[in-house]
Amino acid sequence: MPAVPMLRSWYRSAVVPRAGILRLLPSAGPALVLGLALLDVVLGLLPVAFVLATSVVVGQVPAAVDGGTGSAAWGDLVRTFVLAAVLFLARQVLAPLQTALGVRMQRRIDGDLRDRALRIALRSTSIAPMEDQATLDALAEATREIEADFRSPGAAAAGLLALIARYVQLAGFATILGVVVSWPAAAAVVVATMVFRYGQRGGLRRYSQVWKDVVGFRRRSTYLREVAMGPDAAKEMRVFGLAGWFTDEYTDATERMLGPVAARRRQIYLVPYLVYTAIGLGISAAVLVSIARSASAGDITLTALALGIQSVVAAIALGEYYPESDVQTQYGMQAVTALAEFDHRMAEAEARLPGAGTGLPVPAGAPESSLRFEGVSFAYPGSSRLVLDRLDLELPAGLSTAIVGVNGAGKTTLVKLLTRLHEPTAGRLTVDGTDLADLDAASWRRHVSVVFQDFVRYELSAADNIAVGAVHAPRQDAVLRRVAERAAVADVVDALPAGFDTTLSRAYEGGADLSGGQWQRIAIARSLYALEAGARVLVLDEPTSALDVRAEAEFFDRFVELTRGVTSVLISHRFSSVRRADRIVVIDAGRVVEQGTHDELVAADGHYARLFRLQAERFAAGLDADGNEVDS
Ligand SMILES: Nc1ncnc2c1ncn2[C@@H]1O[C@H](COP(=O)(O)OP(=O)(O)OP(=O)(O)O)[C@@H](O)[C@H]1O
Repeated sequence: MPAVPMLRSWYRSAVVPRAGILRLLPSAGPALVLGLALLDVVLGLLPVAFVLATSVVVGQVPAAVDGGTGSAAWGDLVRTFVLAAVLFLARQVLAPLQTALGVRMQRRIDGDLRDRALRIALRSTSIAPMEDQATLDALAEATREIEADFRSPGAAAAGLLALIARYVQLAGFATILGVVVSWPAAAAVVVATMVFRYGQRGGLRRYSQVWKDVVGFRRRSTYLREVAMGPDAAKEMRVFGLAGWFTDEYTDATERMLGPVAARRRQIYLVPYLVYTAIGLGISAAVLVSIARSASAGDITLTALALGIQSVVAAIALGEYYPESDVQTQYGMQAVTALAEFDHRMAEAEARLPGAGTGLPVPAGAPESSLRFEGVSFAYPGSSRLVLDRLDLELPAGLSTAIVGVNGAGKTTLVKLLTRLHEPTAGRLTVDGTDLADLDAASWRRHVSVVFQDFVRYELSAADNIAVGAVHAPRQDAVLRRVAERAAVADVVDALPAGFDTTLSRAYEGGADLSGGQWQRIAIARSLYALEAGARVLVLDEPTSALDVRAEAEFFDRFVELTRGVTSVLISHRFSSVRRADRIVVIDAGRVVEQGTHDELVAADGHYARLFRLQAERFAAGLDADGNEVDS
């Protein structure tokens, strides 16, 4: 590689990330940083002082032997020996302190970074950035290392400071060599040490890249292991007899990951290691030979000889791998770079969102007249296929509108736009005539209460699972009970070991799990709780898919009654379930194809009437809308 690009690449991969680590230091607090840096200076000086003291001991031995015990020379020897012992002990005592302060620094810095990663992840009003694989990869890489106790950015910061101790030592030994042997010899030893170091760190840097190249197999291997051993797939693993198949796939993915890593490891470490070792050993041997020559010619004292030999050996040893710093800094730097990349991608994705940055407050009573989709088109990020195609739709205020359509028609996508998790590619949504993009996203979301198809089953108490519908409102137990009763789940909750305080997960002591249908009722109670706290729009996206057709129809009937006066949207692909809604809208291939009341649509004898009849016939034949058998 030519010199300039090589320098640029080295600057990007070695200097910029180190600067990133250094910028983390202030979050550890100035006292800790200063204290640890000073301690590292002392820890660097102690081995140098020890070598000095032991060399003086060697030089004092002949005179002490001549003088015998009790002589002044003997006294000098003992004093220097004691000093050397004290220096040795001081290092033994201070090294654990360095580790302890490093751990404290790591905790503070990593805590700060965890908060930062969370803030960045939750910053966007849209979920679009979180659906981009490269953004998710950057987040995964950053958080993996931040959570890794041993090679996190915090550990890297402590590791970078620990280099002070190493380089103070190197400077000390070089100075000794310069004074007692010669400055060219000192320079040669420093060069040999740095060549060793370059080989070490360069190898580690390249090796850490190898893991990036096999990230696909690593992800698959981790996924297969977690699915095979986790509780979510435990039933299917056994019923479908998947254990053998999963084991084979896991072994295959793991081998495809580790195979190239092992091969590249040999390539990266072996040849350069031999070359750098040969250079280092050649230089240090030359310096040692020159010291030995000077000694045999009588040009240097015994102390100087001992100093020279010890300094060369100790300095060259500093070219090796540093366990307190090297791996930590390498992976910590990667995490910091990945976090910066994640931040950058999120910022870019946000900048692409139309309407981001404006934030009119939502009027308390909105919508007074209607919510409208006006010529809305939408394609998911990274795709050019229009899921919604110039869709016009009016949701009248205070009425229930059912949206029906076959699988994949675009119903859930409508909800994502209504809740501003995505922004339209073209067209706009309006609330009483105001562009939704001009309204503050957070306050709009407090206005809308949604039960998603894939609502979250929080491993929290039953009460918390309902109250997450409106965490901004003060908790009212009476309201919790009321909404649970309306959602027909109060009896189920009362029968749990600790009633509303029971954790809804078997993973906790005293916890309990619910059936799919019971969970859906909890989610519906959650949305009713949000209505009680002031939400004006209610969206239920297939809230009853775990119920049978009859129970679903009953639910919708009751729900339409319970939410009279609320602007509500009920989504289903079961045409027979939503007949009581004030209005029914049929969408197909991203467009509204029919709308009206149930009676109007049946009379029109179009799409709705056809599918309604088809599903009714299936139901009569003992099949549900999806063709599954139902209890009659
Ligand atoms: N995150 C996504 N990225 C890319 N395409 C998506 C994404 N989510 C949905 N789609 C696509 O958009 C289309 C509409 O999906 P949507 O979930 O809105 O349908 P739906 O009417 O709610 O279907 P269902 O009744 O099965 O829930 C589908 O073709 C789907 O593959």
